Amino acid sequence: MAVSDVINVDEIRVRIEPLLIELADEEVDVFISPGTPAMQVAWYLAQSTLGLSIRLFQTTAAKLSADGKPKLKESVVQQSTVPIAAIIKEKQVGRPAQPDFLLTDSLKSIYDRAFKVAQTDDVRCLIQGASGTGKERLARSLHDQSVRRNQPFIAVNCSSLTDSLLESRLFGHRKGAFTGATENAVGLFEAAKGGTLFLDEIGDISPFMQQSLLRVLQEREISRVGETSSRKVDVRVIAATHQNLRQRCRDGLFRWDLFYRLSVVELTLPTLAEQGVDEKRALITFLLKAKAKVFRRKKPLTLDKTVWALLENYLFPGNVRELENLIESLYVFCTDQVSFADLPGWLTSPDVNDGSTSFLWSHHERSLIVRTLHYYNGNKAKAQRALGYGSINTLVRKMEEYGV
Ligand SMILES: Nc1ncnc2c1ncn2[C@@H]1O[C@H](COP(=O)(O)OP(=O)(O)OP(=O)(O)O)[C@@H](O)[C@H]1O
Repeated sequence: MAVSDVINVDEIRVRIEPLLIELADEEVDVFISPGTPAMQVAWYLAQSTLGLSIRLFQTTAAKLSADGKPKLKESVVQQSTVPIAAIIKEKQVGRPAQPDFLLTDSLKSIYDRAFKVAQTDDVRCLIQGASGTGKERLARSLHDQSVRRNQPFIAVNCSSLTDSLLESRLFGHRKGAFTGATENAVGLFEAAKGGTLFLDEIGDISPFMQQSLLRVLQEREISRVGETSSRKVDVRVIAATHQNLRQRCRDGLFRWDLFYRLSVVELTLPTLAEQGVDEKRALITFLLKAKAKVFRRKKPLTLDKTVWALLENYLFPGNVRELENLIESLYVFCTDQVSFADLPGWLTSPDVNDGSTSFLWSHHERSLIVRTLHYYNGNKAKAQRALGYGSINTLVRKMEEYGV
């Protein structure tokens, strides 16, 4: 294990933790006396945050022991053993406040696991979950809690691009590599240097792209399209999918070797329906408050009993995004109290909740996009924020998809 700076606690920790995670199922004894104080602090921090079965041992100098011989003693980790500066940093850095986000009970354990993964730099993680369950959100939180937090976080939706576009988008290209390549272009792997690249909808990439990606993950280097030489890249890759990727591997549609490269840890987000009524209620209350701020209202909107009942029973196939969009649209059209008559037809008409909702959801999403763009006079950046999409690209992609 090599570190470039022996007093950099963060760096030492990033090196230590993958080793410990690999040994997670075993009891590990660590002898911490040698090394710098920073090295010792890093072990303490790793021990206290990873929650693994690690015992730390130190030696007592011969001159300090009664019989004049050096002694080995177990070092019990208490916060008081760790220098206060390190603890303060740990707290600030470890869990940044996410004021517009509600950690429901079902999400807590997933975010806790993501936090542990974030403390390592080498462990790749695959996020699974239906559309709108918060995959990008989780990936961003993982990035924000990692040592890469001050470097870029770049998200790309792999399903929205053809092979050749995705290839040049990810790896860049050389001028003249293909018709239209009028300049050299840096790809996202290079743009995300030192940071995180979030590959959404990874399950949709073609066998050709699977092969290219596998090579990049193995070699940690890319070649721009049209170049023969390769360049080293230092990027953490987080992949996500709404599909059952194991099943796709079994069906021969996705390479097992790439699957294993991407999914050292799997994090699966629950649908809104799986989160249960109490959590759904908490989320609705939370979003009503959060959006009151966005729409500069003094008080959050209140919902009639009938509206509550309907929202609690509706399945929300578009998950949190659909709920969030619905609440946004209520703010656009209501001033204080929301009654049944204020709800959109797709929600109140009796045949909506019959399971064949994906068409209806897309229909609804399209109309929300149109209305939101209209509300913000065509300003895409504002509409994107109001609609809750992670990036303008998502809005543009959906506009194309729905022919807006
Ligand atoms: N627990 C939560 N509290 C508040 N907002 C949430 C929560 N979970 C998700 N959201 C919001 O829901 C929206 C959708 O989340 P996100 O884009 O991360 O989902 P996704 O699974 O990546 O969606 P897609 O599969 O469609 O790309 C975002 O605006 C996000 O902030």
